Amino acid sequence: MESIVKEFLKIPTTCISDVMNGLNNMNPAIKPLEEDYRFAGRAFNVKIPVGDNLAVLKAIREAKSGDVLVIDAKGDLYRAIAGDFIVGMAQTLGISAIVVDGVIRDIKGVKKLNFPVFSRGTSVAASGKAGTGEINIPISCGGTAVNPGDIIVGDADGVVVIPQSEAQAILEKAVDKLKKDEIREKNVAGNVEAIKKYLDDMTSN
Ligand SMILES: O=C([O-])CC(=O)C(=O)O
Ligand SMILES: [Mg+2]
Repeated sequence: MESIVKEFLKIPTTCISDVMNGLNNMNPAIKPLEEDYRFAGRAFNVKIPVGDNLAVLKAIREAKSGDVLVIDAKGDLYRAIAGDFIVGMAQTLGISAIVVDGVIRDIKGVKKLNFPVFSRGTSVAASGKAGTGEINIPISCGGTAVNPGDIIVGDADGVVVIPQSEAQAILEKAVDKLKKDEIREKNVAGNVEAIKKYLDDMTSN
């Protein structure tokens, strides 16, 4: 795995979000299928018309190992864009996660794959395969712009998008924020006096 992606994998999404002032978070309705899923990788984008997932197959064919499939399914809650068959193929070809502004199906089978899938939920209905979508283009997913190659990080709290050109600067700020958060927590843990002092400092002006 590319080193900057590896570094982002160690940082909570909350921390990354904070240093971007919350501006590049996906809609919180896009959640992991299992709470302990966590991933980081480069975006390989897919844009599909509602109810048609052929472009997802095209993307799986073209994406590089380690890429994250980011799928703009326009928030559709009725037609699943993938099930255990499609997710299993993506996993076997080395894709590191699937993020969809839409829904998936075959959830028991998908859970068995133990592969990070983030979506708005599940549905019974399949998509058609007429095929008028696009791949590898800028998209909007969960209300956030995603360009091909942006770094995407997801965990129990949600999904954040790190613009490619700002990745190094954001990483440095996030590492620093994480350290400060850890020190802040350690300073007050189980310590009533330290908590009172913190609250006094914060609220007296
Ligand atoms: O085939 C599809 O379009 C969706 C599906 O059920 C699967 O991937 O298992
Ligand atoms: Mg299926």
